Amino acid sequence: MAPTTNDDAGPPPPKKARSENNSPANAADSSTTSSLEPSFGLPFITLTYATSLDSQLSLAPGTQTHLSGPLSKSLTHHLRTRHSGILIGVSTAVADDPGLNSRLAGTDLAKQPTPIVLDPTFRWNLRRNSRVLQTAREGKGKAPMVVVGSDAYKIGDPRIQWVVEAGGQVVVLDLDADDGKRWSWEYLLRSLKSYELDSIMIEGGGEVINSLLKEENQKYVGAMIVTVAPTYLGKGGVRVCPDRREDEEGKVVSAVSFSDVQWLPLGRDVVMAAKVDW
Ligand SMILES: NC(=O)c1ccc[n+]([C@@H]2O[C@H](COP(=O)([O-])OP(=O)(O)OC[C@H]3O[C@@H](n4cnc5c(N)ncnc54)[C@H](OP(=O)(O)O)[C@@H]3O)[C@@H](O)[C@H]2O)c1
Ligand SMILES: Nc1nc(=O)c(N)c(NC[C@H](O)[C@H](O)[C@H](O)COP(=O)(O)O)[nH]1
Repeated sequence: MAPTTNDDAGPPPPKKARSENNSPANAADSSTTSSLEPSFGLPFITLTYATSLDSQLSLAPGTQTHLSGPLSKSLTHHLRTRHSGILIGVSTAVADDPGLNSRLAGTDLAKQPTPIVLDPTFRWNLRRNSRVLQTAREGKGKAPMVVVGSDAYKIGDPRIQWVVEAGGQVVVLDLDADDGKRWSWEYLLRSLKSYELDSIMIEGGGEVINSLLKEENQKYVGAMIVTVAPTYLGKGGVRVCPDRREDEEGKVVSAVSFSDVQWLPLGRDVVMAAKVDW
């Protein structure tokens, strides 16, 4: 049976046993009202995505693949109400035209996350009726924050007007002096914290996830929540596969290790919640 599509996020996911404040279970546990605590003055980061058994996010770059079943999707939409921001890379925005809101029934606008799109060259083919703008205009979600490099911000660009009209903003951040193409996660997260985004759910895509799973960036990830769908997408998809890691003696070791690991079967899928042991 092919992966399902279902736009309504359905009923809230089942409640879980209470656990300590910033544990992964807390990220998914609706009974706690406390927000996910920023640390080191940076937003609390939940890295979350849906994967196939061959660790792929979609069948092909530039295309959207619905992997999550209804129950795990409702967990994702619940998680969206638990974070002040939701972040994706521009390739996901282009491929998926996402709404980036929680479509759990009865979700107040105050509980909606602010969509954040990393778009250093402002190449997002944003249109006035892109879903994220439409959703904001209908009051069903917050308007996006598009993060661009200083060279990409052109006065008179109609996309800036559409974002601002919908209540969003285009934020200019200087790109890393060295490669002029990427922001470091330290700089990005510190900048986003200055916009009072205390907890951010990072949903992907592949480049964003693989860069956060680099040895030097794992410290920024507070919790990981991964939905595993019972399917192999086959070669050629967008893969999550972090860089190889060696210990001090040069011996190859696991690229990413976890603690506080919990598995939750949800319909045909299983969801892993865990802390990264960096
Ligand atoms: N299954 C899931 O849960 C899931 C979740 C999300 C996405 N997806 C799928 O994943 C695919 C997209 O993944 P992808 O790897 O192609 O792209 P991506 O990670 O969504 O976006 C990558 C782009 O974002 C910008 N970017 C990322 N990190 C940056 C940084 N630190 N500083 C500056 N810019 C940064 C760069 O834009 P420039 O190229 O302009 O420099 C980069 O090329 C789509 O098929 C989507 O459907 C699946
Ligand atoms: N949990 C999850 N299961 C999936 O099967 C899938 N393809 C995504 N993908 C995440 C990505 O960030 C998408 O862009 C948004 O899921 C689309 O966002 P909307 O639902 O339109 O709000 N996420």
